[in-house]
Amino acid sequence: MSALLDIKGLSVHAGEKPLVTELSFSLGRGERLGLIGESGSGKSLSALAATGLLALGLSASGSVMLAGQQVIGAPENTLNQLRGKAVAIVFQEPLTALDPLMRAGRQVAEPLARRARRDGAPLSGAALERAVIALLEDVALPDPARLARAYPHEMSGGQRQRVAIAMALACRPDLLIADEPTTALDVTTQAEILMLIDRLARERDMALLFISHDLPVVANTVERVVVLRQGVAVEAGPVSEVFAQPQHDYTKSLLAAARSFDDAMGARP
Ligand SMILES: Nc1ncnc2c1ncn2[C@@H]1O[C@H](COP(=O)(O)OP(=O)(O)OP(=O)(O)O)[C@@H](O)[C@H]1O
Repeated sequence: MSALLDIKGLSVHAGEKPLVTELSFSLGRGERLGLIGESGSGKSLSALAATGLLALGLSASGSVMLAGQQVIGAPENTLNQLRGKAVAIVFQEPLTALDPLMRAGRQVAEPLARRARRDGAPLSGAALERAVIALLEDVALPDPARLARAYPHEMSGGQRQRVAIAMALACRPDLLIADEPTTALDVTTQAEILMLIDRLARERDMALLFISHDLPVVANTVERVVVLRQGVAVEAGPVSEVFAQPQHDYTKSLLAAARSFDDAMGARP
């Protein structure tokens, strides 16, 4: 069976400067892959290139097949179709995804209605409202009927991230890309959001591309990892093997740094 996301020889440049070099990996339906590496290693750019969202001034080459469509060089309407259906992204900072001037419920209603139209079963009025509340319940937002009427600034960071996740789910994507989805949150909320993403991906059989510099988080969330360093994949494999027996010095140093942080925090004997 063909992969849901199949990246071959992806390179990203800013002018002459290489930012991602010859990256290749693939992800099947329902699979979970972690992209790890320190800040600036090219994780976000790889995800943006995979969805055709690179900023102006950046260019991508190679091949990115997403749900059987070539992303690189694809016209905007093809990319919009893919983004509304095959893939959705949750970013580190939920305010990136949310409109500050729109109530949460309406922000979720828009992608829900769009997806329903595409599926030939349009939703509106009370039925759309019920679907919004059901989705907000699904992301475990407390008191969804009240928060549906709230503006982003009236919610906590964790609540905003739940709304952003609900918006992503509204498209019913085959692939969810989570780009450091918990980095901006406090530790307790981080754990809740991780469990939420984990549960939703399983329940909906979504593939997950999970981007993080936090190795313990990745270890608990995905099956395979790709380790990026300065835009180059230096190591890849099942998470248990890569973490237990890292082959590359860079992976070893990332793991050592995570362990010494744990030690400093008293998390280990
Ligand atoms: N629009 C841009 N123009 C030029 N360089 C860029 C642009 N966007 C990102 N970069 C550079 O590309 C490199 C990779 O950035 P990227 O955001 O992918 O890193 P990352 O691994 O996701 O890091 P972080 O965890 O900090 O988000 C960085 O050196 C960054 O400065």
